[in-house]
Amino acid sequence: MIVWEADADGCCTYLNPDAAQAFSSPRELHINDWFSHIHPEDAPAAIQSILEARRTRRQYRLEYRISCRNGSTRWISDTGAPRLDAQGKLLGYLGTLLDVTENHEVRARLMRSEIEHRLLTENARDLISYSDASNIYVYASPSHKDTLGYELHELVGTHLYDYIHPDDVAAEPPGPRSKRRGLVNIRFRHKKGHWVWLGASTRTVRDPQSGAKMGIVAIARDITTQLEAGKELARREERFRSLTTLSSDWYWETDARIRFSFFSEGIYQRLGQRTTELLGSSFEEHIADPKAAGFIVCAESVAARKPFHDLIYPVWSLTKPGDIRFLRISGEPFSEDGVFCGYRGVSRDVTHEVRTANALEQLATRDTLTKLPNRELLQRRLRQWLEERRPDAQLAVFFIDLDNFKEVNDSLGHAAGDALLKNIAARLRRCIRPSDTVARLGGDEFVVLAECRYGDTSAMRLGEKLCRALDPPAMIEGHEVRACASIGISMFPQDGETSDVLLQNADTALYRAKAAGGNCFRFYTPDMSAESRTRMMRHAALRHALDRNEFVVYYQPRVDLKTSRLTGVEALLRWTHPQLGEVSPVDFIPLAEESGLIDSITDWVLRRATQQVQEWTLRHGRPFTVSVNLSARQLRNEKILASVRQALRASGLHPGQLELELTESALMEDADTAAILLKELKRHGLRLSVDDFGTGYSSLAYLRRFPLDCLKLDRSFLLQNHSDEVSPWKLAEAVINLAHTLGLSVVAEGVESEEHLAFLRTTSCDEIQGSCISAPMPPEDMERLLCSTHSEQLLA
Ligand SMILES: Nc1nc2c(ncn2[C@@H]2O[C@@H]3COP(=O)(O)O[C@H]4[C@@H](O)[C@H](n5cnc6c(=O)[nH]c(N)nc65)O[C@@H]4COP(=O)(O)O[C@H]3[C@H]2O)c(=O)[nH]1
Repeated sequence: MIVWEADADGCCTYLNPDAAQAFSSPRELHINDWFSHIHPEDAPAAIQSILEARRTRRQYRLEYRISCRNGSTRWISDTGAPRLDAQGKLLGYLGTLLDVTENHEVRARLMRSEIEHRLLTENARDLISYSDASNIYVYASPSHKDTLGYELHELVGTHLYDYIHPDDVAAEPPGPRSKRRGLVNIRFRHKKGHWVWLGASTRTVRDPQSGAKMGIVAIARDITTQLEAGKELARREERFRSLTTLSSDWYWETDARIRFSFFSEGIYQRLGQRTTELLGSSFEEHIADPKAAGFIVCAESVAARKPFHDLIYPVWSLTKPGDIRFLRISGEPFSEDGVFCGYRGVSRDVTHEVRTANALEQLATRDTLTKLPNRELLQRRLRQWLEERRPDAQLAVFFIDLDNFKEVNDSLGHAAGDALLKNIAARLRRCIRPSDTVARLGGDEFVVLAECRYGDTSAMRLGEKLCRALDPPAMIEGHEVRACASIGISMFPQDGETSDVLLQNADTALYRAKAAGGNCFRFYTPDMSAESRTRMMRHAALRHALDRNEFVVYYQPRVDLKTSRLTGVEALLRWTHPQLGEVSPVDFIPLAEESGLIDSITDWVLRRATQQVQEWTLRHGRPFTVSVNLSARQLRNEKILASVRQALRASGLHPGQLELELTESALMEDADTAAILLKELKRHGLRLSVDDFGTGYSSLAYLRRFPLDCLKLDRSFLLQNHSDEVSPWKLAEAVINLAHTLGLSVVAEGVESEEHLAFLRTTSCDEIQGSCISAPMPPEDMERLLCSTHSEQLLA
């Protein structure tokens, strides 16, 4: 501290020794020199105050800054008191200068701190309060208004406990000597009356000397939403727990490496697998079929960090080794703060549902006998192939039909037929690749779909392979059965681009293969379509012809060449369809044979013809024969025996009046079976004739093994030009003679002209039939002929 004295003019007259360092000599100092040291910012006010005090002879006490020689600034407390003489005249001033720089800085810091605290408490969202030792509010931050509705003045002076829920008062933490910060959740009454949950942190302020409680500082925060959220979370967890306990699903989570990190309890109940055994494992470790669509989609979704839903996932059972269980799984990725954490989802054991669905699917899409895909599945696969095909892919559709399945079925019975079909299915399966399809459409129809890398060439190879595979006979119930097949082939893309067209065209080609004699394959060609359309329409129409009475039996007389008398009639079927008109038997009989309708048609012709001829016999008293044509396939089973017996019984016609005409080729096709059947028919007293003789390659001698009565010489003998080098007429004559030596009577067919007649008269031919007598005629015309006297002498 510097003590100074100055005279009335302001010149320094005394300085204490401490001031010696600051000022060289007091006498040199004048008050104006001192003024020059005052900081420019403080100088005007300080100088004015000092001069004013001197003028009015008053004391003064000022604080201001001075600039030191070393450039620093110091705060000075300057006090001055006037010295007056007895008359009150100013003698001078006595004063002190004190360096108060440090005090000043402390004060400034304090002020700053106070401002900061005020700013903090007044702007904080937290509730800051101070209550005294008796819990009376002394201070409450403005945030109390927003959160609790109270103004500061409403709280100050009131008791803290007036606002706290009675049940929570006990929670108010600090004990008498506690210095700890207490954290409590309490309910505080809002000004409007409702309770607000506060999370409060309190601190008891104590007298540093006595330790007596001085008050409580509290910082609190509205935690109502937080508590509600916490409760909601607990409720949700409880709900989730009951859900996973009660439902058939279980919940799972994986870590970021897609390894299971959590399972809800349900998995143990549903799968009998301890979750601990599964923790840390990955999806792949459990998959039972890596080709399963569910697994592939799951793996792709996980790789792309995408969700997946309701995938059927086959897994190995941990409890039953080798057993496969099916799970339905859904999952989605989850992340925290934008960082992928793993997948979570639900699963359910759907083994039972999947197995039931598979069984139903099997039933709906598989042929029960051969277990091959049925028509439905075949079409689905074909459509799928067409949708998913590569741009340059080629496909062959093989339509396969067994050539003699019906005979096997008819002669050996259904069980044998079924065994044969199974045998065929197995052979076809062996011919194809796993990616190809072999299906059974029903009956003896099979279809093979095969991708053909080299188009027709590959298809031809497979066609040959299929024929070769089906050719060897199968042993069915001790019988050697040969079930060769006809195959029609259509190719994608050239023969059609839809499944229906490809199948239809393969079917069309199949008929060509059949027409070519079977046991072969044919590729579809566009010209087949028109032909097949007509055939298909006729097929359908033929099926209804019997029910709709569209058939009529015509009769063509046979006449004894020597006596000119009627010896018999040939029954010839006529079909008139309302739209198609008259259809020739040459066209519809092969259709009837193919479709198997021939048996019922022949049955009808036999009944109608025997009844008609019996009627005529009884009415006109002149018995004559009626000959009915049989198809080749009718010689391969015994159905015809029953039909014949039935017709004779129903009509009452004498068996000797019924003749069955069999073509030469039919007899040769399966000669052994035919011989047995013909012997049986002969045993019933029927007449048997061989029709169209001369068109086949059989020798007369060969025919001796059949019990035949009559030989019908094919009309081509007469219709060909007899001026040729080897005249057919000459041949006919030789045949007639030979037939006679074998004990067969001879009927010449197609006798059209007088010339034919004249020639035949030169031979020993027995009977004639042809337009020179009469074309085949309806029963009414035949009736008229029988009634006329002319019938006695049919040849001029
Ligand atoms: N050019 C010429 N032809 C003559 C003459 N006289 C008769 N015809 C015809 O020659 C065919 C004789 O019958 P098919 O050889 O048994 O040949 C028959 C027979 O194989 C078959 N057919 C007819 N009806 C039946 C039937 O009910 N069952 C079976 N399985 N086949 C039948 O259809 C074939 C054709 O029968 P249709 O058209 O009625 O033809 C008949 C008949 O109309 C003639 O002087 N000149």
